[in-house]
Amino acid sequence: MPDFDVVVIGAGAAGLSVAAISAGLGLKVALIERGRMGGDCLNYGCVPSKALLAAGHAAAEARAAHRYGIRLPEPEIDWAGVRAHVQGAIARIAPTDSVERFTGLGVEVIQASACFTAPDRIEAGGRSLSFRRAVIAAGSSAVVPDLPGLDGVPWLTNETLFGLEEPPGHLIILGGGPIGLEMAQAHARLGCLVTVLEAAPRVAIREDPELVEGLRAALVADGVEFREGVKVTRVEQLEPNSKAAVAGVIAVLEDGSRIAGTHLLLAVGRAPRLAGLDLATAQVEAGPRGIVTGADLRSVSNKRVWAVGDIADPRGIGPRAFTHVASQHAGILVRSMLFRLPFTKVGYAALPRVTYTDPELAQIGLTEAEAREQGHEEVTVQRWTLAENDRAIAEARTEGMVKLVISRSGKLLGAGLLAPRAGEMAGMFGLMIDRGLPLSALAGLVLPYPTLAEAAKRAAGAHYTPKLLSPFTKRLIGLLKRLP
Ligand SMILES: Cc1cc2nc3c(=O)[nH]c(=O)nc-3n(C[C@H](O)[C@H](O)[C@H](O)COP(=O)(O)OP(=O)(O)OC[C@H]3O[C@@H](n4cnc5c(N)ncnc54)[C@H](O)[C@@H]3O)c2cc1C
Ligand SMILES: NC(=O)c1ccc[n+]([C@@H]2O[C@H](COP(=O)([O-])OP(=O)(O)OC[C@H]3O[C@@H](n4cnc5c(N)ncnc54)[C@H](O)[C@@H]3O)[C@@H](O)[C@H]2O)c1
Repeated sequence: MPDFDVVVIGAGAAGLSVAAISAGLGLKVALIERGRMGGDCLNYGCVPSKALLAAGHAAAEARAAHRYGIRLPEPEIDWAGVRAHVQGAIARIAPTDSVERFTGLGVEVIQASACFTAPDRIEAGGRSLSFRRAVIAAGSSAVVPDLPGLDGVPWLTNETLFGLEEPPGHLIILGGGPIGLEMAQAHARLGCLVTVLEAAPRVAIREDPELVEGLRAALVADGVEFREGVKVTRVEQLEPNSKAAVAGVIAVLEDGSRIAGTHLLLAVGRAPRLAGLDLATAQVEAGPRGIVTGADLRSVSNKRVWAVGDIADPRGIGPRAFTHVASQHAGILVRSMLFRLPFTKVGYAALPRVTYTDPELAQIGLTEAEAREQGHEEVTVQRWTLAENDRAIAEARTEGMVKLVISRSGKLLGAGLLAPRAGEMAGMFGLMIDRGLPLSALAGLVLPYPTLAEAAKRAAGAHYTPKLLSPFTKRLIGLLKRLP
Protein backbone atom coordinates (compact mmCIF):
# COMPACT_ATOMS: atom_id res chain seq x y z
CA MET A 1 0.00 0.00 0.00
CA PRO A 2 1.43 3.43 -0.86
CA ASP A 3 1.87 5.81 2.10
CA PHE A 4 -0.56 8.35 0.61
CA ASP A 5 -3.42 8.35 -1.86
CA VAL A 6 -2.44 11.86 -2.96
CA VAL A 7 0.76 13.82 -2.39
CA VAL A 8 0.52 17.49 -3.37
CA ILE A 9 3.66 19.56 -3.95
CA GLY A 10 3.01 23.25 -3.29
CA ALA A 11 0.49 24.95 -1.02
CA GLY A 12 -0.50 27.81 -3.31
CA ALA A 13 -3.95 28.42 -4.75
CA ALA A 14 -3.82 25.23 -6.85
CA GLY A 15 -2.30 22.82 -4.33
CA LEU A 16 -4.47 23.99 -1.44
CA SER A 17 -7.69 23.43 -3.40
CA VAL A 18 -6.62 19.96 -4.50
CA ALA A 19 -5.54 18.98 -0.97
CA ALA A 20 -8.74 20.27 0.65
CA ILE A 21 -11.06 18.51 -1.81
CA SER A 22 -9.07 15.25 -1.77
CA ALA A 23 -9.05 15.14 2.04
CA GLY A 24 -12.74 16.05 2.10
CA LEU A 25 -13.42 13.02 -0.08
CA GLY A 26 -11.76 10.79 2.51
CA LEU A 27 -8.38 10.28 0.84
CA LYS A 28 -5.06 10.18 2.70
CA VAL A 29 -3.32 13.36 1.63
CA ALA A 30 0.11 14.89 2.18
CA LEU A 31 0.75 18.53 1.29
CA ILE A 32 4.37 19.63 0.95
CA GLU A 33 5.28 23.33 1.08
CA ARG A 34 8.77 24.73 1.45
CA GLY A 35 7.81 28.39 1.76
CA ARG A 36 4.76 30.25 3.04
CA MET A 37 1.37 28.58 3.03
CA GLY A 38 -0.85 30.28 0.45
CA GLY A 39 1.94 30.57 -2.13
CA ASP A 40 2.32 33.57 -4.40
CA CYS A 41 -1.28 34.75 -4.54
CA LEU A 42 -1.59 35.34 -0.82
CA ASN A 43 1.95 36.35 0.06
CA TYR A 44 3.59 37.93 -3.00
CA GLY A 45 0.89 38.29 -5.66
CA CYS A 46 -2.81 39.00 -5.89
CA VAL A 47 -3.45 39.98 -2.28
CA PRO A 48 -0.56 42.40 -1.58
CA SER A 49 -0.81 43.89 -5.09
CA LYS A 50 -4.54 44.57 -4.75
CA ALA A 51 -4.03 45.91 -1.23
CA LEU A 52 -1.32 48.29 -2.45
CA LEU A 53 -3.52 49.36 -5.36
CA ALA A 54 -6.35 50.07 -2.93
CA ALA A 55 -4.06 52.42 -0.99
CA GLY A 56 -3.03 54.12 -4.25
CA HIS A 57 -6.65 54.46 -5.34
CA ALA A 58 -7.57 56.07 -2.01
CA ALA A 59 -4.87 58.70 -2.56
CA ALA A 60 -6.07 59.27 -6.13
CA GLU A 61 -9.69 59.63 -4.97
CA ALA A 62 -8.61 62.33 -2.54
CA ARG A 63 -6.71 64.16 -5.31
CA ALA A 64 -9.70 63.89 -7.68
CA ALA A 65 -12.36 64.95 -5.17
CA HIS A 66 -12.36 68.43 -6.75
CA ARG A 67 -14.32 66.92 -9.65
CA TYR A 68 -17.26 66.82 -7.28
CA GLY A 69 -16.70 70.25 -5.83
CA ILE A 70 -14.75 69.01 -2.83
CA ARG A 71 -11.32 70.44 -2.22
CA LEU A 72 -8.86 68.36 -0.21
CA PRO A 73 -5.17 68.98 0.41
CA GLU A 74 -2.59 66.74 -1.30
CA PRO A 75 -2.78 63.48 0.67
CA GLU A 76 0.11 62.60 2.92
CA ILE A 77 1.38 59.07 2.30
CA ASP A 78 2.28 57.24 5.48
CA TRP A 79 4.29 54.35 4.04
CA ALA A 80 4.33 52.45 7.34
CA GLY A 81 0.53 52.69 7.38
CA VAL A 82 0.31 51.51 3.78
CA ARG A 83 2.55 48.56 4.62
CA ALA A 84 0.45 47.76 7.67
CA HIS A 85 -2.65 47.70 5.45
CA VAL A 86 -0.94 45.37 2.92
CA GLN A 87 0.44 43.02 5.56
CA GLY A 88 -2.87 43.19 7.44
CA ALA A 89 -4.77 41.99 4.37
CA ILE A 90 -2.40 39.02 4.07
CA ALA A 91 -2.68 38.26 7.79
CA ARG A 92 -6.50 38.39 7.63
CA ILE A 93 -6.64 35.75 4.86
CA ALA A 94 -3.70 33.61 6.07
CA PRO A 95 -5.69 31.43 8.53
CA THR A 96 -7.74 30.03 5.59
CA ASP A 97 -4.51 28.71 4.04
CA SER A 98 -2.74 27.81 7.28
CA VAL A 99 -1.08 24.59 8.42
CA GLU A 100 -3.57 24.50 11.32
CA ARG A 101 -6.61 24.63 9.03
CA PHE A 102 -5.28 21.96 6.68
CA THR A 103 -4.20 19.71 9.52
CA GLY A 104 -7.74 20.10 10.84
CA LEU A 105 -9.06 18.99 7.45
CA GLY A 106 -7.06 15.78 7.84
CA VAL A 107 -4.17 16.75 5.54
CA GLU A 108 -0.63 15.93 6.64
CA VAL A 109 1.31 19.14 6.00
CA ILE A 110 5.05 18.75 5.53
CA GLN A 111 7.01 22.00 5.62
CA ALA A 112 9.98 21.13 3.46
CA SER A 113 11.24 21.01 -0.11
CA ALA A 114 9.92 18.11 -2.20
CA CYS A 115 11.81 16.15 -4.81
CA PHE A 116 11.05 12.93 -6.68
CA THR A 117 13.29 9.93 -5.98
CA ALA A 118 11.36 7.51 -8.22
CA PRO A 119 8.30 7.66 -10.49
CA ASP A 120 6.15 6.81 -7.45
CA ARG A 121 8.16 8.28 -4.58
CA ILE A 122 8.83 11.76 -3.21
CA GLU A 123 11.33 12.83 -0.58
CA ALA A 124 10.55 15.73 1.74
CA GLY A 125 11.85 16.73 5.15
CA GLY A 126 13.99 13.60 5.42
CA ARG A 127 11.01 11.33 4.71
CA SER A 128 10.43 9.15 1.68
CA LEU A 129 6.77 9.05 0.72
CA SER A 130 5.22 6.59 -1.71
CA PHE A 131 2.05 7.72 -3.42
CA ARG A 132 -0.80 6.50 -5.54
CA ARG A 133 -1.07 9.90 -7.23
CA ALA A 134 1.10 13.02 -7.06
CA VAL A 135 -0.05 16.50 -7.93
CA ILE A 136 2.61 19.04 -8.82
CA ALA A 137 1.42 22.53 -7.93
CA ALA A 138 4.78 24.24 -7.50
CA GLY A 139 3.76 27.42 -9.34
CA SER A 140 5.95 29.90 -11.17
CA SER A 141 8.38 32.64 -10.26
CA ALA A 142 9.51 35.89 -11.84
CA VAL A 143 11.77 35.53 -14.85
CA VAL A 144 15.17 37.06 -14.21
CA PRO A 145 16.33 38.19 -17.65
CA ASP A 146 19.81 37.62 -18.93
CA LEU A 147 20.69 41.30 -18.74
CA PRO A 148 24.33 42.49 -18.57
CA GLY A 149 25.05 44.18 -15.26
CA LEU A 150 22.12 42.67 -13.36
CA ASP A 151 24.49 40.74 -11.10
CA GLY A 152 25.98 43.99 -9.88
CA VAL A 153 22.82 45.93 -8.98
CA PRO A 154 20.01 45.38 -6.50
CA TRP A 155 16.68 44.41 -8.08
CA LEU A 156 13.22 43.52 -6.92
CA THR A 157 10.63 40.97 -7.95
CA ASN A 158 7.11 40.41 -6.66
CA GLU A 159 8.70 38.39 -3.83
CA THR A 160 10.62 41.37 -2.44
CA LEU A 161 8.65 44.43 -3.61
CA PHE A 162 6.01 44.29 -0.89
CA GLY A 163 8.63 44.15 1.86
CA LEU A 164 10.17 47.60 1.13
CA GLU A 165 10.45 49.59 4.32
CA GLU A 166 10.69 52.91 2.48
CA PRO A 167 8.78 53.92 -0.65
CA PRO A 168 10.88 53.77 -3.80
CA GLY A 169 11.84 57.28 -4.86
CA HIS A 170 11.88 56.35 -8.54
CA LEU A 171 10.78 52.85 -9.48
CA ILE A 172 11.96 51.57 -12.85
CA ILE A 173 9.77 48.68 -13.96
CA LEU A 174 11.04 46.29 -16.60
CA GLY A 175 7.95 44.89 -18.35
CA GLY A 176 4.53 46.39 -19.03
CA GLY A 177 2.35 43.32 -18.48
CA PRO A 178 -0.26 43.09 -15.70
CA ILE A 179 2.34 43.11 -12.91
CA GLY A 180 4.20 46.08 -14.39
CA LEU A 181 1.03 48.10 -14.99
CA GLU A 182 -0.62 47.40 -11.64
CA MET A 183 2.56 48.19 -9.72
CA ALA A 184 3.23 51.27 -11.85
CA GLN A 185 -0.14 52.78 -10.97
CA ALA A 186 -0.04 51.79 -7.31
CA HIS A 187 3.38 53.36 -6.77
CA ALA A 188 2.68 56.46 -8.88
CA ARG A 189 -0.50 57.13 -6.90
CA LEU A 190 1.48 56.68 -3.68
CA GLY A 191 3.83 59.46 -4.71
CA CYS A 192 6.72 57.56 -6.35
CA LEU A 193 8.21 58.42 -9.73
CA VAL A 194 7.65 55.46 -12.04
CA THR A 195 9.10 54.57 -15.43
CA VAL A 196 7.92 51.48 -17.31
CA LEU A 197 10.32 50.04 -19.90
CA GLU A 198 8.53 47.72 -22.30
CA ALA A 199 10.29 45.75 -25.03
CA ALA A 200 7.17 45.15 -27.15
CA PRO A 201 5.79 47.99 -29.29
CA ARG A 202 3.22 48.75 -26.60
CA VAL A 203 2.37 47.79 -23.04
CA ALA A 204 -0.30 45.13 -22.37
CA ILE A 205 0.56 43.67 -25.74
CA ARG A 206 -1.96 40.81 -25.44
CA GLU A 207 -4.87 43.18 -24.75
CA ASP A 208 -7.15 44.99 -27.17
CA PRO A 209 -5.28 48.10 -28.37
CA GLU A 210 -8.42 50.28 -28.18
CA LEU A 211 -8.78 49.49 -24.49
CA VAL A 212 -5.07 49.75 -23.79
CA GLU A 213 -5.05 53.27 -25.23
CA GLY A 214 -7.44 54.42 -22.49
CA LEU A 215 -5.54 52.54 -19.83
CA ARG A 216 -2.24 54.06 -20.87
CA ALA A 217 -3.79 57.55 -20.81
CA ALA A 218 -5.07 56.94 -17.27
CA LEU A 219 -1.65 55.84 -16.05
CA VAL A 220 0.07 58.77 -17.77
CA ALA A 221 -2.37 61.05 -15.94
CA ASP A 222 -1.18 59.40 -12.71
CA GLY A 223 2.37 60.38 -13.64
CA VAL A 224 3.68 57.06 -15.02
CA GLU A 225 6.29 57.46 -17.74
CA PHE A 226 6.18 54.84 -20.49
CA ARG A 227 9.03 53.88 -22.81
CA GLU A 228 7.61 51.30 -25.20
CA GLY A 229 9.43 49.33 -27.90
CA VAL A 230 12.76 49.82 -26.11
CA LYS A 231 15.60 47.41 -25.45
CA VAL A 232 17.53 47.67 -22.22
CA THR A 233 21.07 46.67 -23.12
CA ARG A 234 22.56 46.76 -19.64
CA VAL A 235 22.05 48.04 -16.12
CA GLU A 236 24.55 49.86 -13.97
CA GLN A 237 24.83 50.77 -10.32
CA LEU A 238 24.01 54.43 -9.63
CA GLU A 239 26.42 55.65 -6.97
CA PRO A 240 25.27 58.48 -4.71
CA ASN A 241 27.10 61.65 -5.72
CA SER A 242 26.41 65.34 -6.10
CA LYS A 243 23.72 64.69 -8.77
CA ALA A 244 22.08 61.65 -7.21
CA ALA A 245 21.59 61.87 -3.48
CA VAL A 246 20.67 58.21 -3.15
CA ALA A 247 22.07 55.02 -4.62
CA GLY A 248 20.12 53.27 -7.35
CA VAL A 249 20.15 51.73 -10.77
CA ILE A 250 20.66 53.06 -14.29
CA ALA A 251 19.00 51.28 -17.21
CA VAL A 252 20.90 51.86 -20.43
CA LEU A 253 18.76 51.63 -23.57
CA GLU A 254 19.81 50.57 -27.05
CA ASP A 255 19.77 54.18 -28.29
CA GLY A 256 22.24 55.07 -25.54
CA SER A 257 19.77 56.90 -23.30
CA ARG A 258 20.19 56.30 -19.57
CA ILE A 259 17.29 56.11 -17.14
CA ALA A 260 18.24 56.46 -13.51
CA GLY A 261 16.02 55.30 -10.67
CA THR A 262 16.26 54.23 -7.06
CA HIS A 263 14.76 50.75 -7.54
CA LEU A 264 14.40 48.24 -10.36
CA LEU A 265 11.42 45.86 -10.51
CA LEU A 266 11.61 42.86 -12.80
CA ALA A 267 8.18 42.07 -14.28
CA VAL A 268 9.04 40.43 -17.58
CA GLY A 269 7.03 37.23 -17.20
CA ARG A 270 6.94 34.02 -15.21
CA ALA A 271 8.91 30.75 -15.35
CA PRO A 272 7.68 27.40 -13.95
CA ARG A 273 9.37 26.29 -10.71
CA LEU A 274 10.81 23.04 -12.05
CA ALA A 275 14.25 23.23 -10.43
CA GLY A 276 14.88 20.78 -7.62
CA LEU A 277 11.88 18.54 -8.34
CA ASP A 278 14.05 16.02 -10.24
CA LEU A 279 11.37 15.43 -12.84
CA ALA A 280 13.72 13.27 -14.93
CA THR A 281 13.81 10.68 -12.12
CA ALA A 282 10.03 10.89 -11.91
CA GLN A 283 9.78 10.38 -15.68
CA VAL A 284 7.67 13.52 -15.87
CA GLU A 285 8.08 15.41 -19.14
CA ALA A 286 8.53 19.17 -18.80
CA GLY A 287 9.58 22.04 -21.03
CA PRO A 288 10.35 25.73 -20.59
CA ARG A 289 6.65 26.53 -20.08
CA GLY A 290 5.98 23.86 -17.48
CA ILE A 291 4.93 20.26 -17.00
CA VAL A 292 3.48 18.82 -20.18
CA THR A 293 0.03 17.39 -19.56
CA GLY A 294 -3.00 16.34 -21.52
CA ALA A 295 -6.16 18.43 -21.46
CA ASP A 296 -7.09 16.44 -18.32
CA LEU A 297 -3.94 17.83 -16.60
CA ARG A 298 -2.36 14.37 -16.32
CA SER A 299 1.35 14.12 -17.11
CA VAL A 300 1.84 12.78 -20.63
CA SER A 301 4.71 10.56 -19.46
CA ASN A 302 3.91 9.40 -15.90
CA LYS A 303 0.29 8.40 -15.39
CA ARG A 304 0.57 8.70 -11.60
CA VAL A 305 1.31 12.41 -11.84
CA TRP A 306 -0.88 15.47 -12.51
CA ALA A 307 0.04 19.17 -12.71
CA VAL A 308 -2.11 22.16 -11.80
CA GLY A 309 -1.88 25.93 -11.59
CA ASP A 310 0.89 28.05 -13.10
CA ILE A 311 3.22 25.06 -13.58
CA ALA A 312 0.82 23.08 -15.79
CA ASP A 313 1.37 23.26 -19.55
CA PRO A 314 -1.57 21.43 -21.14
CA ARG A 315 -0.45 20.35 -24.61
CA GLY A 316 -1.70 22.62 -27.38
CA ILE A 317 -3.33 24.96 -24.85
CA GLY A 318 -0.45 26.33 -22.82
CA PRO A 319 -0.09 27.63 -19.27
CA ARG A 320 -2.15 30.43 -17.73
CA ALA A 321 -0.99 32.19 -14.56
CA PHE A 322 -4.17 33.16 -12.72
CA THR A 323 -5.55 32.15 -9.36
CA HIS A 324 -8.97 31.47 -10.86
CA VAL A 325 -7.29 29.10 -13.34
CA ALA A 326 -5.67 27.32 -10.39
CA SER A 327 -9.18 26.83 -8.92
CA GLN A 328 -10.52 25.70 -12.29
CA HIS A 329 -7.66 23.17 -12.52
CA ALA A 330 -8.50 21.82 -9.06
CA GLY A 331 -12.08 21.21 -10.20
CA ILE A 332 -10.89 19.43 -13.34
CA LEU A 333 -8.56 17.30 -11.26
CA VAL A 334 -11.35 16.16 -8.99
CA ARG A 335 -13.32 14.97 -12.01
CA SER A 336 -10.43 13.45 -13.95
CA MET A 337 -8.15 12.13 -11.18
CA LEU A 338 -10.56 11.27 -8.37
CA PHE A 339 -13.87 10.49 -10.09
CA ARG A 340 -12.08 9.16 -13.21
CA LEU A 341 -14.58 10.91 -15.44
CA PRO A 342 -13.44 10.73 -19.04
CA PHE A 343 -13.59 13.73 -21.38
CA THR A 344 -12.75 16.17 -18.58
CA LYS A 345 -10.84 18.92 -20.29
CA VAL A 346 -9.30 22.30 -19.63
CA GLY A 347 -10.98 25.01 -21.68
CA TYR A 348 -10.33 28.74 -21.71
CA ALA A 349 -13.02 29.98 -24.14
CA ALA A 350 -14.76 31.93 -21.37
CA LEU A 351 -11.67 32.72 -19.27
CA PRO A 352 -11.64 36.18 -17.68
CA ARG A 353 -8.52 38.22 -17.03
CA VAL A 354 -8.46 41.54 -15.27
CA THR A 355 -5.72 44.11 -14.81
CA TYR A 356 -6.73 45.77 -11.56
CA THR A 357 -5.71 49.30 -12.42
CA ASP A 358 -8.14 52.19 -12.25
CA PRO A 359 -9.94 51.96 -14.60
CA GLU A 360 -9.71 48.16 -14.71
CA LEU A 361 -9.08 46.40 -17.97
CA ALA A 362 -11.08 43.17 -18.18
CA GLN A 363 -11.13 40.72 -21.04
CA ILE A 364 -13.43 37.74 -21.05
CA GLY A 365 -13.01 35.23 -23.86
CA LEU A 366 -11.41 36.43 -27.08
CA THR A 367 -10.23 39.87 -28.12
CA GLU A 368 -11.10 40.93 -31.66
CA ALA A 369 -7.56 40.06 -32.84
CA GLU A 370 -7.64 36.65 -31.08
CA ALA A 371 -11.04 35.86 -32.63
CA ARG A 372 -9.72 36.61 -36.12
CA GLU A 373 -6.51 34.62 -35.44
CA GLN A 374 -8.64 31.65 -34.41
CA GLY A 375 -10.41 31.68 -37.74
CA HIS A 376 -13.59 33.58 -36.83
CA GLU A 377 -13.35 35.67 -39.96
CA GLU A 378 -16.78 37.23 -39.90
CA VAL A 379 -16.80 38.74 -36.45
CA THR A 380 -18.84 41.82 -35.69
CA VAL A 381 -17.69 44.32 -33.10
CA GLN A 382 -19.97 46.52 -31.03
CA ARG A 383 -18.73 49.29 -28.77
CA TRP A 384 -20.38 51.48 -26.18
CA THR A 385 -18.37 54.19 -24.51
CA LEU A 386 -18.81 55.25 -20.91
CA ALA A 387 -19.30 58.80 -22.17
CA GLU A 388 -22.78 57.54 -23.15
CA ASN A 389 -23.49 55.86 -19.80
CA ASP A 390 -25.53 57.76 -17.21
CA ARG A 391 -23.82 56.28 -14.15
CA ALA A 392 -20.38 57.10 -15.54
CA ILE A 393 -21.55 60.66 -16.25
CA ALA A 394 -23.05 61.03 -12.77
CA GLU A 395 -19.76 59.91 -11.24
CA ALA A 396 -17.60 61.94 -13.65
CA ARG A 397 -15.77 58.78 -14.72
CA THR A 398 -16.51 58.65 -18.42
CA GLU A 399 -13.17 57.30 -19.64
CA GLY A 400 -13.60 53.71 -20.84
CA MET A 401 -15.72 51.49 -23.00
CA VAL A 402 -17.27 48.10 -23.55
CA LYS A 403 -16.30 46.21 -26.68
CA LEU A 404 -18.15 43.05 -27.69
CA VAL A 405 -16.83 40.55 -30.21
CA ILE A 406 -19.72 38.65 -31.79
CA SER A 407 -19.72 35.57 -34.00
CA ARG A 408 -21.55 35.33 -37.30
CA SER A 409 -24.30 33.34 -35.58
CA GLY A 410 -24.83 36.07 -32.98
CA LYS A 411 -22.96 34.44 -30.08
CA LEU A 412 -20.61 36.35 -27.82
CA LEU A 413 -16.97 35.34 -28.41
CA GLY A 414 -15.42 37.94 -26.19
CA ALA A 415 -15.97 41.08 -24.17
CA GLY A 416 -13.37 43.73 -23.41
CA LEU A 417 -14.07 46.32 -20.75
CA LEU A 418 -12.23 49.40 -19.62
CA ALA A 419 -14.16 50.80 -16.69
CA PRO A 420 -13.91 51.38 -12.95
CA ARG A 421 -14.23 47.95 -11.27
CA ALA A 422 -14.76 46.30 -14.67
CA GLY A 423 -13.78 42.94 -13.16
CA GLU A 424 -17.05 42.92 -11.21
CA MET A 425 -18.92 42.71 -14.54
CA ALA A 426 -16.84 39.81 -15.89
CA GLY A 427 -19.09 37.03 -14.57
CA MET A 428 -22.03 38.02 -16.75
CA PHE A 429 -19.98 37.67 -19.95
CA GLY A 430 -18.27 34.48 -18.78
CA LEU A 431 -21.62 32.84 -18.25
CA MET A 432 -22.87 33.94 -21.66
CA ILE A 433 -19.81 32.59 -23.47
CA ASP A 434 -19.63 29.40 -21.42
CA ARG A 435 -23.29 28.57 -21.97
CA GLY A 436 -23.33 29.74 -25.60
CA LEU A 437 -26.14 32.21 -24.95
CA PRO A 438 -27.16 34.39 -27.89
CA LEU A 439 -26.34 38.08 -27.71
CA SER A 440 -30.07 38.79 -27.59
CA ALA A 441 -30.01 37.43 -24.00
CA LEU A 442 -27.80 40.36 -23.02
CA ALA A 443 -29.73 42.87 -25.14
CA GLY A 444 -32.98 41.80 -23.44
CA LEU A 445 -31.62 41.65 -19.89
CA VAL A 446 -33.20 44.02 -17.39
CA LEU A 447 -30.34 45.66 -15.55
CA PRO A 448 -30.64 48.08 -12.66
CA TYR A 449 -30.41 51.74 -13.65
CA PRO A 450 -28.02 53.47 -13.46
CA THR A 451 -25.15 50.96 -13.67
CA LEU A 452 -22.01 50.71 -15.77
CA ALA A 453 -23.15 47.26 -16.93
CA GLU A 454 -25.86 48.99 -18.96
CA ALA A 455 -23.11 49.97 -21.39
CA ALA A 456 -22.78 46.26 -22.26
CA LYS A 457 -26.51 45.90 -22.73
CA ARG A 458 -26.52 48.97 -24.99
CA ALA A 459 -23.62 47.55 -27.04
CA ALA A 460 -25.56 44.30 -27.44
CA GLY A 461 -28.70 46.25 -28.35
CA ALA A 462 -26.77 48.18 -30.98
CA HIS A 463 -26.09 44.86 -32.70
CA TYR A 464 -29.81 44.48 -33.40
CA THR A 465 -30.63 48.13 -34.17
CA PRO A 466 -30.06 47.88 -37.95
CA LYS A 467 -32.40 44.85 -38.11
CA LEU A 468 -34.96 46.54 -35.88
CA LEU A 469 -35.04 49.67 -38.01
CA SER A 470 -34.87 47.84 -41.37
CA PRO A 471 -37.38 48.56 -44.18
CA PHE A 472 -38.84 45.09 -43.58
CA THR A 473 -39.57 45.82 -39.90
CA LYS A 474 -41.03 49.21 -40.83
CA ARG A 475 -43.33 47.54 -43.39
CA LEU A 476 -44.36 44.97 -40.79
CA ILE A 477 -45.17 47.69 -38.25
CA GLY A 478 -47.10 49.51 -40.99
CA LEU A 479 -49.25 46.41 -41.53
CA LEU A 480 -49.68 45.67 -37.81
CA LYS A 481 -50.87 49.20 -37.02
CA ARG A 482 -53.95 48.59 -39.18
CA LEU A 483 -55.06 45.78 -36.92
CA PRO A 484 -57.76 46.80 -34.47
C1 LIG B 1 2.30 40.40 -8.38
C2 LIG B 1 1.28 39.36 -8.83
C3 LIG B 1 -0.04 39.69 -8.86
C4 LIG B 1 -0.99 38.75 -9.26
N1 LIG B 1 -2.29 39.11 -9.28
C5 LIG B 1 -3.21 38.21 -9.68
C6 LIG B 1 -4.58 38.55 -9.67
O1 LIG B 1 -4.96 39.67 -9.31
N2 LIG B 1 -5.49 37.63 -10.06
C7 LIG B 1 -5.09 36.38 -10.48
O2 LIG B 1 -5.96 35.56 -10.84
N3 LIG B 1 -3.78 36.02 -10.48
C8 LIG B 1 -2.85 36.91 -10.10
N4 LIG B 1 -1.53 36.54 -10.06
C9 LIG B 1 -1.18 35.17 -10.45
C10 LIG B 1 -1.39 34.20 -9.28
O3 LIG B 1 -0.69 34.67 -8.15
C11 LIG B 1 -0.89 32.81 -9.67
O4 LIG B 1 -1.53 32.40 -10.86
C12 LIG B 1 -1.21 31.79 -8.56
O5 LIG B 1 -0.61 32.17 -7.36
C13 LIG B 1 -0.70 30.41 -8.99
O6 LIG B 1 -0.96 29.51 -7.97
P1 LIG B 1 -0.15 28.13 -7.91
O7 LIG B 1 -0.76 27.36 -6.79
O8 LIG B 1 -0.08 27.52 -9.25
O9 LIG B 1 1.35 28.56 -7.55
P2 LIG B 1 1.98 29.33 -6.31
O10 LIG B 1 1.05 30.27 -5.68
O11 LIG B 1 3.28 29.88 -6.79
O12 LIG B 1 2.26 28.18 -5.25
C14 LIG B 1 3.24 27.21 -5.46
C15 LIG B 1 3.86 26.84 -4.14
O13 LIG B 1 4.71 25.71 -4.33
C16 LIG B 1 5.82 25.83 -3.47
N5 LIG B 1 6.89 25.00 -4.02
C17 LIG B 1 7.53 25.14 -5.20
N6 LIG B 1 8.42 24.15 -5.38
C18 LIG B 1 8.35 23.37 -4.28
C19 LIG B 1 9.03 22.21 -3.87
N7 LIG B 1 9.96 21.63 -4.63
N8 LIG B 1 8.74 21.68 -2.66
C20 LIG B 1 7.79 22.26 -1.88
N9 LIG B 1 7.12 23.36 -2.22
C21 LIG B 1 7.39 23.90 -3.40
C22 LIG B 1 6.12 27.32 -3.48
O14 LIG B 1 6.85 27.68 -2.33
C23 LIG B 1 4.73 27.92 -3.55
O15 LIG B 1 4.27 28.28 -2.27
C24 LIG B 1 -0.57 37.46 -9.65
C25 LIG B 1 0.78 37.11 -9.61
C26 LIG B 1 1.70 38.06 -9.20
C27 LIG B 1 3.15 37.65 -9.16
N1 LIG C 1 -4.47 40.96 -12.45
C1 LIG C 1 -4.04 39.74 -12.71
O1 LIG C 1 -4.80 38.80 -12.93
C2 LIG C 1 -2.58 39.50 -12.70
C3 LIG C 1 -1.71 40.44 -12.14
C4 LIG C 1 -0.36 40.17 -12.19
C5 LIG C 1 0.09 39.00 -12.75
N2 LIG C 1 -0.77 38.12 -13.28
C6 LIG C 1 -0.29 36.88 -13.93
O2 LIG C 1 1.11 36.81 -13.87
C7 LIG C 1 1.64 36.74 -15.18
C8 LIG C 1 2.96 37.40 -15.23
O3 LIG C 1 2.85 38.80 -15.24
P1 LIG C 1 3.99 39.71 -15.87
O4 LIG C 1 3.43 41.06 -15.98
O5 LIG C 1 5.29 39.51 -15.17
O6 LIG C 1 4.30 39.00 -17.26
P2 LIG C 1 3.70 39.11 -18.72
O7 LIG C 1 4.38 38.04 -19.49
O8 LIG C 1 2.25 39.15 -18.74
O9 LIG C 1 4.25 40.54 -19.22
C9 LIG C 1 5.63 40.78 -19.28
C10 LIG C 1 5.90 41.99 -20.16
O10 LIG C 1 7.31 42.22 -20.13
C11 LIG C 1 7.76 42.49 -21.45
N3 LIG C 1 9.17 42.12 -21.51
C12 LIG C 1 9.70 40.88 -21.61
N4 LIG C 1 11.05 40.96 -21.59
C13 LIG C 1 11.36 42.27 -21.46
C14 LIG C 1 12.60 42.99 -21.35
N5 LIG C 1 13.78 42.37 -21.36
N6 LIG C 1 12.54 44.33 -21.24
C15 LIG C 1 11.35 44.99 -21.21
N7 LIG C 1 10.17 44.35 -21.31
C16 LIG C 1 10.17 43.02 -21.42
C17 LIG C 1 6.85 41.65 -22.35
O11 LIG C 1 6.81 42.17 -23.65
C18 LIG C 1 5.51 41.78 -21.61
O12 LIG C 1 4.78 42.89 -22.04
C19 LIG C 1 0.58 37.40 -16.05
O13 LIG C 1 0.66 37.00 -17.39
C20 LIG C 1 -0.68 36.93 -15.40
O14 LIG C 1 -1.01 35.65 -15.87
C21 LIG C 1 -2.09 38.36 -13.26
